[in-house]
Amino acid sequence: MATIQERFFALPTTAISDATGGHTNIDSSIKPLSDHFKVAGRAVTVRLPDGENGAVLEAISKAQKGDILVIDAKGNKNRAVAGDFVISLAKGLGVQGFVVDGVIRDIAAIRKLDYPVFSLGTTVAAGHKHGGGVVGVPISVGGVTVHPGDFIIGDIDGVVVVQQEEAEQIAEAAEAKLTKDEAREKEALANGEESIRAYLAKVLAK
Ligand SMILES: O=C([O-])CC(=O)C(=O)O
Ligand SMILES: [Mg+2]
Repeated sequence: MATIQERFFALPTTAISDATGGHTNIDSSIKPLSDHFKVAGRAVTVRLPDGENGAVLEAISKAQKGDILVIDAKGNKNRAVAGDFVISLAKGLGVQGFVVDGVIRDIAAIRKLDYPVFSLGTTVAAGHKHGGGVVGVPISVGGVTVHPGDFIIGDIDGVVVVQQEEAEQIAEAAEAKLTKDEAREKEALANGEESIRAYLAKVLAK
């Protein structure tokens, strides 16, 4: 029997968005650093003061293997929340990925690490380390509220959030939608132009 995390990992974010109604999709300005990245896991949340990144280390130390660090950097694009060193620490402890409402740096090295990061982009400057920041509180990332323990699913299409209380129901609805979409595709594309026309005629007759 697959765990809920394995079920979310097997689903495209688009099917999950269809199941949630799209209300908890993180803003599309937060994009994967590489096209092939796929993550599904529980959120460890971090809220940073503007331009700071010290609390990211605390979050890494508190995360369980497979967790995803979700970082509210208030959309700051001038100071990186992490570079390749911080990412290496997270990777070494089994943290699955980062979702950042802010930017990162040391991109060439992070690409070599092949570590899934979703962010607003990149910059050259490191974050300040004056202190402050909170780990494990509800945060806002890309216009969506994320609670600690919520499921985060990300791929090339974007990042979606599923509240943990709704996880089972959303996984089931997304699986059903995927099955339905696959059947639709099979029917429409079974036999070239003939099946495409038959499919369109059926839909347009409704
Ligand atoms: O030190 C920092 O704040 C960011 C950085 O460059 C790294 O993690 O490699
Ligand atoms: Mg660095």
